[in-house]
Amino acid sequence: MRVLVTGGVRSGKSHHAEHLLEGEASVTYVAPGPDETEEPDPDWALRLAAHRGRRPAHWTTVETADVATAIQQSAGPVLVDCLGTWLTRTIDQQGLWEAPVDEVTERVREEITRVVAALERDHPVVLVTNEVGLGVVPAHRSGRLFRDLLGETNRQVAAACEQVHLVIAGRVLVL
Ligand SMILES: Nc1nc2c(ncn2[C@@H]2O[C@H](COP(=O)(O)OP(=O)(O)OP(=O)(O)O)[C@@H](O)[C@H]2O)c(=O)[nH]1
Repeated sequence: MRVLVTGGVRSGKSHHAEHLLEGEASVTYVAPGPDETEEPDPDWALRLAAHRGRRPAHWTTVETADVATAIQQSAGPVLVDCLGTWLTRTIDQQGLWEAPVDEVTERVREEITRVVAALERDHPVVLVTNEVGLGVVPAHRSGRLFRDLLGETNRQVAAACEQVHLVIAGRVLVL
């Protein structure tokens, strides 16, 4: 079973995603975002601490932007939280924020293809993402690029999943 969980900030999407894997004997939690040494911001450290504190002790955390490889190398169920940070780090690591849009789009599409291919497996995968395209057009190029590419990421990953759940204000809508 593959499930994509989407929603806004603090919508409860991470809680919901974790709940979906409750009861699984071993879960690999893939965190594509920076840890507190890479992102020395007290607010980020608090967020990470809250997440780590509520994860079952028997879950294994893998901190990497290479989500495709992390999924492939995990023997059991996987939770990826989240594709928004994955996208940011993918663009960061390849130094693509200033590259022509066509080039960024092509490189990100290659990475999306790798992630989608990794979803072909026998164990469950739950992926969390963000719904960022419901507001106004961002004023900055980087915001527009992120919004467009995350929309594309979500659509392609959703196409490879059996279920997509939209979380708003803690309520879950199965799409
Ligand atoms: N590097 C790293 N990141 C983590 C770890 N645990 C959680 N995170 C990240 O923390 C972020 C979640 O931050 P939150 O502020 O709770 O997210 P939110 O979107 O505001 O809230 P929800 O809608 O409830 O998910 C995600 O990007 C996770 O990947 C960890 O152990 N290491």
